[in-house]
Amino acid sequence: MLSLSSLTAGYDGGTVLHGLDLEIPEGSVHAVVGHNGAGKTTLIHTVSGLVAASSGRVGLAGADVTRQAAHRRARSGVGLVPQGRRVFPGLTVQEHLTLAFGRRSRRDRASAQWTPDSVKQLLPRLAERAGHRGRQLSGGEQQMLAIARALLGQPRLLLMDEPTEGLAPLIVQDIADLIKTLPDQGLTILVAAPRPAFAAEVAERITILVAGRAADEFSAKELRDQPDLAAEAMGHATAEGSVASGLRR
Ligand SMILES: Nc1ncnc2c1ncn2[C@@H]1O[C@H](COP(=O)(O)OP(=O)(O)OP(=O)(O)O)[C@@H](O)[C@H]1O
Repeated sequence: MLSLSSLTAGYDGGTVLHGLDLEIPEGSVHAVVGHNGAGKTTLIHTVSGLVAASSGRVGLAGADVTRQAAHRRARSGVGLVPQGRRVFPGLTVQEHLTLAFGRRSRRDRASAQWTPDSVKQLLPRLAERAGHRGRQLSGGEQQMLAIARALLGQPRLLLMDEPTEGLAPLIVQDIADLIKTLPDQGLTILVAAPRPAFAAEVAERITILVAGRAADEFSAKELRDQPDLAAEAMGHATAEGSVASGLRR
């Protein structure tokens, strides 16, 4: 579904992603784990089209979308749950959902998998809070609203940037449980997470990002059986100041 090859991207200040390769099969969850500043958000934004790739390729369901603008990628099925949730403080939950759904054409809406009603079924807490304004919601409720809003764009690939940031452990578990159900709804997911344990719970495969390079990739089972692997990959690669391939083997 998503295929990145030799992807390089950054800002005026310098290159952040250095020749990243990544394959995410349809219907799977892939996590990218890394310290602050490792380049997780830059990766997510380069896939969504918000940051331009300076070289390399972004492939989506077989099509080369590297030069496609963000709004066109969104229309082709790339959804983004941004870091920090970006909920409007003065709008109610229902207004957020109606607005997000209303951005689709009438024809799209008629055949939509996700509607304001179906996202409220998936996330009953939002149904209970439908009349509450963004500013009245807890962090977990805001996160659920951010996910619901992205689903209303009818994505095939959902990009989630640190969806558990600042949330209490019980809510983190709710978000993990939710993410695990999404592949059954036809979604492929790329999730950025600072914590390897969370990544190993929600994802089949986990890439360790260090200074914009894929330092290593593990299966969830490898990380669950040997939790130190991720910390080693993150720590060693940092200490060496570059990618250490084959660190764990
Ligand atoms: N808009 C920008 N302009 C210039 N540099 C940026 C911009 N956004 C991020 N950077 C730089 O790119 C590097 C990677 O940042 P990025 O936000 O991608 O990392 P991250 O892994 O998502 O970190 P965090 O966990 O703190 O969100 C950092 O050095 C950061 O300062």
